[in-house]
Amino acid sequence: MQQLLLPTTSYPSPLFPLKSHPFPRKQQFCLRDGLSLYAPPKMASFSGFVAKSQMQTTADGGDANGFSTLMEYVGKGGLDVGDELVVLLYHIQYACKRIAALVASPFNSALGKYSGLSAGTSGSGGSDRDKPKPLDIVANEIILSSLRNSAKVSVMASEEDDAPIWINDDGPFVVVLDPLDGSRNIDASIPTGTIFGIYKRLVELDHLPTEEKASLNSLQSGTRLVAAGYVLYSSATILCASFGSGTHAFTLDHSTGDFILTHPSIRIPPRGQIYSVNDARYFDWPEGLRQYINTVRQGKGKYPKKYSARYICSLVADFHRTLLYGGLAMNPRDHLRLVYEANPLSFLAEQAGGKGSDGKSRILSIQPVKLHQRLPLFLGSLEDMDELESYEDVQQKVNPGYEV
Ligand SMILES: O=P(O)(O)OC[C@H]1O[C@](O)(COP(=O)(O)O)[C@@H](O)[C@@H]1O
Repeated sequence: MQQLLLPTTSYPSPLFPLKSHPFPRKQQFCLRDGLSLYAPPKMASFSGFVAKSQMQTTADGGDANGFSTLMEYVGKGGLDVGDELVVLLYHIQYACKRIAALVASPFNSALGKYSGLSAGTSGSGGSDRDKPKPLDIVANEIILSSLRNSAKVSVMASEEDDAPIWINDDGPFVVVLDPLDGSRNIDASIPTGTIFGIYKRLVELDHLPTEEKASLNSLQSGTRLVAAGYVLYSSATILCASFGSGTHAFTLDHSTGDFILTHPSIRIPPRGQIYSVNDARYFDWPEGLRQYINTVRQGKGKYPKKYSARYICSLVADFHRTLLYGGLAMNPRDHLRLVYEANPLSFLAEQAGGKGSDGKSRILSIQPVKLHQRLPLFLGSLEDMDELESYEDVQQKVNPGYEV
């Protein structure tokens, strides 16, 4: 039987030698085709509850307490997303647990100083503000090494790299990602996140030169996403994902290292009472957006409630709240990236009954033409999004490149 070992990569910085696995070593479990991974140890994860691996499985993959781990949920007893995707997810969630430990590390403020890592050039060729920080670079390396170890990825396109990286000719998947969104917030311990999208490799492009096929595979339309997700690094570490049948969130149980299903089949309420936007930009907004915000904050919109403002300025955190509470999360200027941010989050929004738009068109239907393409992004509750779009003029054209 072929056996997959746990990823063995270590942080590129000598500050973070990975002497031992940060989470308990896992027991082995088998996938349908004889591949194997390491399954969670059969132990109570917290008082009063046990993960599904300890439980009698019911026909629908549930258990008496309703708890299951991410790996169980996507495996053949649950959603059954396919063995190859299960293996890839295993490696992605492992990388994200390492990033969760990294962002919480007492040493990360010294990372640039002692590791030789300095802020690099922006993959998107943008302003100083967009240049990757040492933590962005380390997070990118952690994910790249996990994707390599998975042997399931042909190409990785990251917001932090100028060009996509070809990994493995036979890898069935293409992964697009923003390894650490909101990293400017880390010094103040404000939540950050990883965003990822997974496509199938376009086998019809296999004959092309590497650079060309890497780029074309990464520029697939969002309608072709096989799966997408984010990991929120906050008071809890949450992995939220969709495989095309609903949006589901899993919370990291630090005692076992497992992501436990805590929010199955999330539905964004059709209306929320929260709008999330950087409204210091009010005077650069177009008339339609100003009118919309002025209307809902006074409770004069179609939903006769006075809306509240919430803006963390960390996309994953603002989106996660919107997914759970409803309302809108937006960035009306050309700032967020179609490939790495807008497409994966729109996929999750739609799978939860919400909407992702650039203010005029459905995000998932926009064909990317450039890897680092930026656009206005509006995400949220169906009825709130429809009302916002009815104001038509909501895309901010003035984009001076703000310093903070
Ligand atoms: O300055 P703005 O327009 O409020 O943008 C804030 C947004 O930019 C981000 O920080 C992403 O930008 P970066 O990819 O440059 O880090 C999001 O997390 C946040 O939602």
